[in-house]
Amino acid sequence: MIIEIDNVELYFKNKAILNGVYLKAETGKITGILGSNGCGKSCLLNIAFGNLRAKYSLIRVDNAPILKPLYQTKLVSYLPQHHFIPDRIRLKTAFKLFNVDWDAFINTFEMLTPFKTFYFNKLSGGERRLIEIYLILKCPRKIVFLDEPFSHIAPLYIEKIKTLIEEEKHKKVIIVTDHMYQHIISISDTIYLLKNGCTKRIDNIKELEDYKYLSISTLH
Ligand SMILES: Nc1ncnc2c1ncn2[C@@H]1O[C@H](COP(=O)(O)OP(=O)(O)OP(=O)(O)O)[C@@H](O)[C@H]1O
Repeated sequence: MIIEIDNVELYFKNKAILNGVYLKAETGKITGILGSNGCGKSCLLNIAFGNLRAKYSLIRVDNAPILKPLYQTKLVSYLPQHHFIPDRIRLKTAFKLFNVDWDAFINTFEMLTPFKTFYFNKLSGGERRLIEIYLILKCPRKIVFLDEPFSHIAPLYIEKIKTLIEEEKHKKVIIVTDHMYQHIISISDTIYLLKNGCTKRIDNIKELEDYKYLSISTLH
């Protein structure tokens, strides 16, 4: 499967946020988006998901234009930056709703075993985030958008999440953005830098310094 996000123009009042975006992502490859604070990464994912309307935008899946919000097609799952599972849902219920296997989860994250019947508001922020990431990644959708999956997560768990993303990419289109650029660089097959409202495909990571996303000599 291939998804293309094309020709996006987004304004808030008269301020242009996005004005020249093209991004292509496909099954088997992880697509990373990098960019500084406020450059429009979350807006772009929201536009692609279908819950933010841009002045113009064109979403194609396997060359066919998607004329309704992508979330209505049941093709996509989306991890927003904020917690999205309500406080008063038990973990086991959430796994059922997302059609995700609890036992497989526990195999990877054994330490969360006791929480099966807990409500979400009994978890720490990081535990809650971890479960949200897992559900979005593992639920049976062909396209996955991940907005900052590594923030607030402990290093060992980040490594586990990276492994899961790399496993899932063989059957899913995965688009991921995060400020932890080393992790994005290490897992991505394709990287786009979002700057001045436009996407630039990065073929050599040194360009991240040339475009002043990173300061000179950050990458050795
Ligand atoms: N509803 C809104 N009304 C007005 N401006 C908005 C709105 N939502 C976002 N913006 C502005 O659009 C710009 C892009 O926001 P966005 O959240 O997409 O940035 P981002 O690249 O995800 O940033 P960060 O990495 O800091 O999360 C920001 O300048 C933000 O202030």
